[in-house]
Formats: sequence, C-alpha cells, structure tokens
Amino acid sequence: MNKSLSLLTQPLWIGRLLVAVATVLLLAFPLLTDDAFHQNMVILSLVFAIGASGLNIITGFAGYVSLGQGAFIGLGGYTIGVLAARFESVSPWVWVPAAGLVAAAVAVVLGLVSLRSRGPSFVIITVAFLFLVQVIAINWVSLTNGTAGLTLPLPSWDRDIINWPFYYALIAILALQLLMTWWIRRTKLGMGLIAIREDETKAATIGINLPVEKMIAFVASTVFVGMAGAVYGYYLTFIDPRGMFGILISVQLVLSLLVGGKATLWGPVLGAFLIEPLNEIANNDFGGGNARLYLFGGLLVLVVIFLPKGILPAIESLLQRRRTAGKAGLVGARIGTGGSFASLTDRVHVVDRTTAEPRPLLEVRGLRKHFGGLQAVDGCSFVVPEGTITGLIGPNGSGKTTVFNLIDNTITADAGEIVFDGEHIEKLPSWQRAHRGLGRTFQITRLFGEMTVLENVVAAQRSFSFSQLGRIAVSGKEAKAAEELLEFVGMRAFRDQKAHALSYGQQKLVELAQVLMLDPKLILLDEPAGGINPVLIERMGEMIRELNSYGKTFLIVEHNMPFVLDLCDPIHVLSRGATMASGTPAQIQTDPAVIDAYLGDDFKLAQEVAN
Ligand SMILES: Nc1ncnc2c1ncn2[C@@H]1O[C@H](COP(=O)(O)OP(=O)(O)OP(=O)(O)O)[C@@H](O)[C@H]1O
Repeated sequence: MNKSLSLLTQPLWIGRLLVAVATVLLLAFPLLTDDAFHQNMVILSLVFAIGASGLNIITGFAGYVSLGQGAFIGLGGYTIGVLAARFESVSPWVWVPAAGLVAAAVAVVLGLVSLRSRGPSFVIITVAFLFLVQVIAINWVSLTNGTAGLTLPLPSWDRDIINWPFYYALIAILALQLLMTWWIRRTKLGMGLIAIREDETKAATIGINLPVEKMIAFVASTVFVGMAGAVYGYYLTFIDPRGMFGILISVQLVLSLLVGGKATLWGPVLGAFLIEPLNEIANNDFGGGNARLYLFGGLLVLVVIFLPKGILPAIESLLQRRRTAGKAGLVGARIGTGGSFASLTDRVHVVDRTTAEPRPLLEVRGLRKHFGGLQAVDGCSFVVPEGTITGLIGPNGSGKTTVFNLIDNTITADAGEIVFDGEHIEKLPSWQRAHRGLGRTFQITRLFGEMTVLENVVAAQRSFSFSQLGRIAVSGKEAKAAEELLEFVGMRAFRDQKAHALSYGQQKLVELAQVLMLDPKLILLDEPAGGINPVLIERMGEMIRELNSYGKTFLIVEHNMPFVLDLCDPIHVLSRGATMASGTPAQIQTDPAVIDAYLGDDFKLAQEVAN
C-alpha cells in the first residue's frame, strides 16, 4: 500500500488530529488576533455552529426540516434583553441558562402543535412559527419595546478583553451542545430518531414511542441554541425583532447543516465556519441584502446537486470506497443455515399448549375501512387462536394487507373492534400495540436502509421507559439477543452491512429477526414467501414452525397455496373486504365458494391429480 493511501485509510486518527488542531486554534484565537472584524466573524460562526448543531438533532437525526430554528436564537436574545432591563442589578450572565429554559418551553409548545405533521407541512409550520414570534416581538411593546428594540447593558469588564467572555462562553456552550449530540447518537434515543427519519410508520410498528422521542429531540435541539442566542444578544448590546427573527438566520443554519453533513457530529460546525465567513463577505463586499439571498440560494442548489449528503459524509464515503476497493463484499454470500431458537427461550413468551381449546389471541370484529369511494375492508371478522399458524388468503385487492394495517394501526379503522390478548386495542397507537406483543412484517420489506443489519434488529423497543432511552443503543443483553436472532435467521454474517445493500430475500430474514426482537405474542407476516427462492421459502416455513413450537402465534397473508395449505390451520378467506370462509386447509380446498372466488378450477384439478 502506498503512503498516501495508507494515510487515507486511517481516517480516525486523522479526524481526531484535525479536531484537536481546530480546538487549540479556536481556544487560542483571541490571543492570536485582536482584529475586531475577524473576532466578530468567529463569534458569529460559533453562534451558527451551535444553532446548526441543535438543528442537527431534529433535522439530521429525526428528519424533520425546520426553518424556524433561528427563532430560538432570537428568543434567547430577547430573554436576556427583557430580563436584563427588568433586573438591572443582576449580572446579565445569570439569564443565559434562563434563555435555554425559555427556548425549551417554547419548543414543547411548538412541538405539540407541529409534530403531528411531517415533510413540507412541517417546514411551513416552522416558518409560520418564526414569523409569529417576530410579530409578537414587534407588537408586545410593553415587553420588547417593539421595533425600537432593546438595549442591553454594556459589558463591565476591561476593554482590552472586550470579546473574550462572549467568545469563551460560546465555546463552552458549543462543547455542551456537541457532547449532547454525541451522547444522543450513541443511545437508544438516537437510534429511535434515526428510525423515525428513515421510516416513521415502520418505527412505530417496532415499538418506538414517537411522540416522546420527537418531543425530546425538539427540546434538545433548542436548549443550547437559546443559551447561545442570549450570549449573542449580550454581545450585540442591541436587539430588535427584524434582526433577531429574520428568516435568513434560519436559512443560514439549514445551509450550514447541509453543507457540513447532516447527522454527523462535526458537520454542522464545519458548515457554520464555512458559511458565516461567506455571509460576511456578501454583506461587506457585495452590499448584503439580495447578494446574501443569491449566495444562499446558489449554494443550496450546488449542495443539493454536488454534495447531497454534505462534506463530511462525502469524505467518509470516499474513504470507505478506498478501504473496500478490491475486497470482496458479502454480496452473493450464502445465507447461514440458521441457529436454533432454543437459545433464546429466556426471552420468549412460551405458551402452555396443553389446554384442549386454545383461547382467541386476536379477535377482529366488523372491521371497516374505505379509501374514497372504495370499501377496501367491509365488515371483516375472524379469530386467531393462540398457538396457531393462522392463514389469511384471498384474491388480489381483497383487503388482506389493509386488514394488517388496521390491526397494527398503520392506518386507522373507520369502524370495528380489535381485541388482542383479551384487551381492546382499537384506540392504541402502533407502538403501544407492539409493546402489547403484536409484531408485523411488510409485504415490501421496510428496513431502515441507512442502519446496519444489527442496528435494524436492535432498534426494536419492546417496552418504553425514559431510562431505557439513555442506554447505549448497541450494547449488552440487547445486542447479544439481536445477534442470536440474526444467527437464527441465518443473517449473522451480514450484521455490519447497511440494510439497503441486502437482497430482497435477505431483507425479509432481517425483518423477521427485527420483529422477533419485540418478543411478540402474535406475528403478522405479509407474504413471507413472496419474491424469494424455493430454498428460502422452505427455510422460512421451517423457521415459522420452530417459532410456533415455542409458542409464537402467527397470522400469515400469502398467495403461495402449497405453502399456506402445508403450514396454516385455520385459514380465513377474504373476499371484497369480508371473511367469506374459515376452516381447516381441507375444508378450504374443497369449499366451492372459495374455489369459485379465489382458488379457481385449475387448482381443484391439480389437487385431484396430486391425490
Ligand atoms: N392507501 C390506499 N389508498 C387507496 N386505496 C388503497 C390503499 N390501500 C389499499 N387500497 C385499495 O384497497 C384495496 C385492498 O388492498 P389491499 O392491499 O389490502 O389488498 P390485498 O388483498 O392485500 O392485495 P394483494 O394480495 O394484491 O396484496 C385495493 O383495491 C387497493 O387498491
């Protein structure tokens, strides 16, 4: 290996060295120059680094793009401005933590209002929020002095070190912000947020408590930003609504995050230190105003086209390509023969199978769902007895997947009852249904593509507690159990692969392991044999049987008739959204109505030949 290549394959220590050098330079900066222009530029860069880093939690991790992040800088500035004017004898520094609390409190309110929406509507709500706060600051004259603005007390310390306290206070806040980001990324909370970003609906079905995790993320993304806003306001010594709540601050924060790299620790800091100097150049040399708009707009277009993931992720994938160049990957590698589920029995809910008549584990009564004029599910009723492998079959479009979606609340039913394990669950959100013991795979697999296989399995949360959110995501008993489940489905060798790199069949196996991580009582499998090779179909059947022998109950939607008839008993047949027949495989195969509506005469002939 040549020398330059070996340097490139050692990214960890090079990265650490760069961070160490940058930290020393930042700490020593006020000692190196007393040039006011440069000091101002670095102070502003620090404010934007904190703002972008905070934004990283809600946007980079959780996938919620906010254009209202600048409002929290403004709220911080106004908190210190208002309080310093009211309590003149108190040092303004006292109000810096208070600004963090105000930002957090406003984030909770905004979160309650906006976190039910996603995508463009969420962005619009955050912009509206920014303008609303600005309007309040303009019109609540008794508190904010309106458009005339507020003047803060001048710093009381020596003129020679005039900027130093602001500077080091911002560095301390940035350090805290980065520490929090680093911690969140390593914990179950961070993994939950990334799952939400990748596929929120799916995240809920594997037990991730969406409202709580999103709210924590929203608050975490604003506390230190509010504090930075307070230091910024004190530094400016004058604040007004247009300066503190301008949309361009928020645009600059988003741009910093995108340029540096979303969901990375250092990306937002790098982005802020690149964008803010450009902003100053546009302000000073090109007359500000429109020049800044052109600059930010142009940069945004360039980033989206050439660096869609940002600078740091682009460097990382370049290094990754160099590291793996010429090495054979796992693509095409054989799936393992699979381990035994027996080693996991301490985690499983084992059913007493000695009782003669199994109790109903799931009862669906009169379920209805319409899409516009189409009645997709029309009074569907059936029972899944505990300990069985129950089949749900029917023609294409008869409503099977919709029934699954209604059972796990991926979509909400118009009417009907769902009783699971003796409890009515119609009103429970998906993640609570998962905690009750309902697991589900999807017809088209829905893994979190940017996570590794192991992370995908560990991401499932079978219960909720605040202390659990703080645990390291991939560690301890959970990670061990996830590895054992991957061994069981034959995918342990793939544990460090990104899920998006897997074949469809491999994804099906990982999704099964992910659902098993919930230790579910009932597993809904949507076409487990669809689109996979015959050997894997056979293996899938074996796994279902083995899991069933340990007490797992199944409800399976499948078109592969030999697979269903061999595995399932009882079988329910759906037609036009209603249950048209239920019975043993023998009864179903000979039911003239089922043959007429679904199996067809060819099936009957084939059965007769086979017999
Ligand atoms: N989100 C939706 N919006 C509108 N129509 C939908 C939606 N989801 C399902 N449908 C319609 O509801 C009907 C039932 O669909 P569903 O996917 O439940 O059938 P299925 O029995 O699972 O079909 P297949 O065997 O082909 O998977 C279909 O006509 C489908 O087009």
